[in-house]
Formats: sequence, C-alpha cells, structure tokens
Amino acid sequence: MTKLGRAGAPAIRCDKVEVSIKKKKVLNQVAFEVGAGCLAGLLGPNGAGKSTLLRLLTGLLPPDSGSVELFGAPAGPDRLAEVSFLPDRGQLPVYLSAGEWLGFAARLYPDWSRARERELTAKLEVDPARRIGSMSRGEEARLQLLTCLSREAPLLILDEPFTGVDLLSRERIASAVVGEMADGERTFLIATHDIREMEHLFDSIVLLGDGTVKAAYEVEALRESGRSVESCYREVFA
Ligand SMILES: Nc1ncnc2c1ncn2[C@@H]1O[C@H](COP(=O)(O)OP(=O)(O)OP(=O)(O)O)[C@@H](O)[C@H]1O
Repeated sequence: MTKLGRAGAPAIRCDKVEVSIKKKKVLNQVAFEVGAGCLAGLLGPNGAGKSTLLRLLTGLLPPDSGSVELFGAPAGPDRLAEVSFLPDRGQLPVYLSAGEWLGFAARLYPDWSRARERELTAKLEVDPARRIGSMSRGEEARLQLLTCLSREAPLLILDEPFTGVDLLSRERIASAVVGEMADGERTFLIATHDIREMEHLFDSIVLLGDGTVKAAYEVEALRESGRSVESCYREVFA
C-alpha cells in the first residue's frame, strides 16, 4: 500500500481494487491513498485506467472487488454531495448559454458558491451570453472547470481539465485558478497529461500504467532527491 499526504483519515483510500469492462481487466489490484488537503496528480499513458479509476471514486462505477473509501467511509452514489467531479467528456447542455447553465447549476448544487462563480467567471474569461453549443473545446473546458470549482465540496476530482485549452491559458489557469483553490483544506485529484504546467502544484503523484499503480511519490521528496515529476514519469513509462 502506497501512502501519500498527511496523517489522519485519508481523503481517498483504494485497496486491492479490481474492475473489468467487457471482460477486459481495466484496474488490477489498485492500492493508494491521498491525504486530506493534498493536491494529487494521477498520471499515466492513454488507456492506463485513469478515467475508470476516477469514475470509481465518484461512486458512479462500483469495483468488482476491493475497497474504495472517501474520508474513511465507503465511496458510492450516496457520497456524490462530497465530490465535485469534472468528467473527461463534455456533458453540458448545448442549447443553454453559459449564464443559463450556471444559474441551473447554482440551483442544482446545495454547496454552490455564487461569489466563487463570479470570481472564476472573470478569471476563466467565460462569457455568460455564449451558447454552449457554439463554444470551442477550450472554451467549454473553461466552463466545465468553472462549474466544478464553484462548488464547495471537500473533494475535487478533475479528469483532464485542460483538454483543448491553449498552452498559455493552461499555465495561467493552472496557477491562478487551481493553485489558488488548493488551500490545504480541500483535496484535489487531477488526471492530466499536462505534467509541465501542473508539476509545481502537485503535492503528490500516482503513476498508473496498464491498470496498476506503478509508483507513487511525495513531490517534495522527489525534488529533494533532485528529480522532477516529468523525469519520474519518463523513468516509469519509457
Ligand atoms: N465502456 C468501455 N467499453 C470498453 N472498454 C472500455 C470502456 N471504458 C474503458 N475501457 C477501456 O479501459 C481502458 C482504460 O480506459 P480509461 O479511459 O480509464 O483510460 P485513461 O487512462 O483515462 O486513458 P486516456 O489518458 O486516454 O484518457 C482502455 O483500454 C479502454 O479502452
């Protein structure tokens, strides 16, 4: 079992988790922990099982075996109020404007913060008048991120939050938005291929390959040993 983060009940704990989809084993004996208040990166090549693992954490997909716990109690659909999830594929209603969607989301989620919504609308440069169906991929990704971060859930699970976002915006959003939100109180698990833009924000990383945890590190310990997240990733997956 790989332990990451602070002492106390971890925000996420997976033990011996197995999942098969259409007879293919997608997750195999997955075990790791993420401490409460950490910003953790879930890294790995295409098809490694990252999105499947994140869906499991939200409770939307049950494991075939093994245990998944959030803050010391089993994950499941009844825990969705504690998890703000940004899925990897767009699921926003195309016929609404961004403003109409945000108004709907504010009524849907009891933990919605209007103040944070206003702040993020400016920072992420979302135009409330734009219809979602007419947005570019990058623009829709910003709205997805705005939706996810406007909630005050203790656990944020983001699956590829920067898909389609251009390089400079990615860097700016990573620091000014995600970095600022990670205040040591809330826990983030972010699956991403944008290692360079995110590496300075991660407290810990979990490297997933072929459905298993290949390695997990505290980033500070990595740096002390003169290594970077990127060099580690290359070592494990080269
Ligand atoms: N509904 C499904 N039907 C068939 N196979 C699936 C399904 N969902 C996932 N898989 C398979 O499970 C494996 C893991 O997929 P997953 O989407 O979790 O990977 P990932 O690490 O998120 O990949 P990427 O970085 O490309 O997003 C892949 O081989 C994928 O083809």
